[in-house]
Amino acid sequence: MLIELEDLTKTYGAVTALAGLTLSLPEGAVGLLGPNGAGKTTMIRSLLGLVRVDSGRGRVLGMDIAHQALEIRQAIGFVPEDECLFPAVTGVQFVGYAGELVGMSPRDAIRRSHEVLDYVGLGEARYRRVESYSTGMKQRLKIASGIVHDPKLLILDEPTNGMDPAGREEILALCRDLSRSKGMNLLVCSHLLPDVEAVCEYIVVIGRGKLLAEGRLEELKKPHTNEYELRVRGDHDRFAGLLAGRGVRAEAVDGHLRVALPEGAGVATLWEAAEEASEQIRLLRPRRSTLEEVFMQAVGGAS
Ligand SMILES: Nc1ncnc2c1ncn2[C@@H]1O[C@H](COP(=O)(O)OP(=O)(O)OP(=O)(O)O)[C@@H](O)[C@H]1O
Repeated sequence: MLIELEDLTKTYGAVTALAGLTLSLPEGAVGLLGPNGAGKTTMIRSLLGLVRVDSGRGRVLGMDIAHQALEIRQAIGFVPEDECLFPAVTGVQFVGYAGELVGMSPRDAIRRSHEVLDYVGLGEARYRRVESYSTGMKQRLKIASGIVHDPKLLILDEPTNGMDPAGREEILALCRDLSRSKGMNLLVCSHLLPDVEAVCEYIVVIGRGKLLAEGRLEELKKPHTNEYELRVRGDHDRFAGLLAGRGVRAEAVDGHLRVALPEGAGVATLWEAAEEASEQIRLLRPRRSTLEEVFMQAVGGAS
């Protein structure tokens, strides 16, 4: 198991940030979701040994969060949301310092700094001062710092915040490569559900300091009875009109039609409508919940 938490509780005065959080996350790329104030940051900080929990137990990569905080920090990389860069150093120095902070010798840290800067695509900017980097470059620099010691687990807090679409796609591609090609475990905390979906195969949703839902993304996205996704060769609006005549609700969503058959009807209704309209069905599959629906259902169930 990547992370196991049992009845973890943390209060800040009158505020309960973690309220008996129990979960068990497998290795791989895990998305950590939850509304504002759910306790995500507190959970991450307790994994890193940066906050002392009031009660409960936790293990990260088999190590005890109460007694092995230092070992855990050496085995984990952390990419925080805030900028956390100090000026007047070059990229290669910055990543080198990060390596020394987790116990690497200065010589090894600099050697690895060059390697990881090449890997994240900052090879040419390595001797530039970090304050001159763009937002996307700063984000890649933070990732380079987080992986300088080749951690078994990389925790990323809102990794695409404030980025333009191209920069965001680059960061997501980097995360996917770390997970799929390098075999690094990831815990990705993000409010952007499409980003989580682009990287993670396992999801955990927390709210008010408690577990609300967890599971493999494909299993959480359940098929809806009698609802399908459909694409035709011709005009979707025209076909939706035809379906409406047969009592089938259809709405255009992301380049396809989302259809809901009336009680008792089968997919034959769709094929008949297509034949009548001399239309070709190019795609027909059961509709599954989106991650947004999974999230809203989990969060809604808590209130
Ligand atoms: N140092 C602190 N002192 C007092 N209250 C805190 C502190 N840190 C967090 N809290 C409170 O604990 C609760 C959980 O906060 P936390 O930051 O862990 O949630 P989060 O899920 O990360 O939220 P967000 O998505 O808004 O970052 C919130 O009510 C927050 O106000």
